[in-house]
Amino acid sequence: MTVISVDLTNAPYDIHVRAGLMAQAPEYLLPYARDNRLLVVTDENVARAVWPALEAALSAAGVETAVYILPAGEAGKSWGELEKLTDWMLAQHVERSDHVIALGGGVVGDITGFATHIVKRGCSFVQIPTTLLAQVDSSVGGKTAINSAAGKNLVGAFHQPALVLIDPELLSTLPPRQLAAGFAEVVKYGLIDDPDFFLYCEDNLDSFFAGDPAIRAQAIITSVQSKARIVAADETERTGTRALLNLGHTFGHALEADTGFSDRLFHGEAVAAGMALAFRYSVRLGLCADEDARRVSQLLKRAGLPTTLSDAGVTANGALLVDYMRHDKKMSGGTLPFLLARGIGQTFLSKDVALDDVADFLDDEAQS
Ligand SMILES: NC(=O)c1ccc[n+]([C@@H]2O[C@H](COP(=O)([O-])OP(=O)(O)OC[C@H]3O[C@@H](n4cnc5c(N)ncnc54)[C@H](O)[C@@H]3O)[C@@H](O)[C@H]2O)c1
Ligand SMILES: O=C(O)C(=O)C[C@@H](O)[C@H](O)[C@H](O)COP(=O)(O)O
Ligand SMILES: [Zn+2]
Repeated sequence: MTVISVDLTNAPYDIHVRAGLMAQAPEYLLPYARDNRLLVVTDENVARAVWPALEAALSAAGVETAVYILPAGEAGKSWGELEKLTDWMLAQHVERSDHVIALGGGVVGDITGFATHIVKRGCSFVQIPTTLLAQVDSSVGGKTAINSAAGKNLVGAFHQPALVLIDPELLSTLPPRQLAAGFAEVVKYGLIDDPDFFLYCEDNLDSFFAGDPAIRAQAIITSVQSKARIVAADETERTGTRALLNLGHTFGHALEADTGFSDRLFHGEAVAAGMALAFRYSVRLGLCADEDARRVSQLLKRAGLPTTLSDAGVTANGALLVDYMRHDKKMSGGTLPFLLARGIGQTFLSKDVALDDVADFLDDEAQS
């Protein structure tokens, strides 16, 4: 068992990682059951693939459950779904001291976290992430949100979970395209500040996708350690440290908007293309060696991920993509701080990027 702590002053919490951990889930969850009863939020695929075994284990341990099932996919992170979920929680007479279990990918975690933040002015939640993306990224750090008509994650709150339980074996039922999408956020940690981990990803990509348990566990643990360290340094993204986790996301969120927040382009796929674009843009600005940008694209391509606008199925011109970016939460005083790189493992936040220049770059990308 690996236990990683998120060292926050107000509400520190632990992340437990172990293959097969779900067998022990009742032990971990029992303390959160009020009158031996738990509220669980999941989605329709996880309800089929993961929930039956957990429900049986909880029931054997004498824990009764009430389950709310969201539609699968990004559409689950909407105002309409938030209203239905909060109504359900209220109908279940959730109390402020209760802990709702978020069992699923980033969509389930993000909306459940936000719902628990606002219902009765705040109750708690436990994350049991079931996708690679959620295990290495979204279940940790307390960014919770829904999408709005104007864009990605625009209505939300920082609300930390009380506990995170990660069982890499849950990934056995995850569709391969979703596994690859999650791998983009794994690679991100190498690109931010850990060149050795990037090398690890290059060297072990084939074993990772073949399902090697040791390689998968190591990749998840290293990712979670990075995320926990960065979140603890800047919980609410005030100093610029946490913004590093947004590498590839300013481009990525614009690509997601252009593809309608749909199955046409998953979040992790948009982040992959976004990171490749951020590296090529850094090369264009003379900040980064071309060889590094090539290595980034090569690794992402090996994982089956998109690295260009055309791979991502994006047809919008640069001006429209930049318009989407104007909704970015990093926008400050009319300018958009941008995540750029001086090389692999050398990401930094630049305040010198002109959005008109980004639009020209994207138009050139569309031609190449
Ligand atoms: N809060 C954060 O810090 C943070 C970080 C990264 C991403 N996100 C958000 O997370 C979301 C993406 O998360 P995601 O990639 O997990 O997508 P997701 O939650 O949509 O899950 C992907 C798909 O896999 C299915 N699934 C989940 N677990 C499964 C399993 N074990 N077996 C079979 N199918 C399974 C789901 O039903 C869904 O169809 C985006 O909305 C993104 O904005 C948030
Ligand atoms: O935890 C963070 O901080 C991140 O930026 C992680 C990202 O992978 C994640 O997609 C996040 O939800 C994006 O945040 P946003 O503030 O750009 O909506
Ligand atoms: Zn992300």
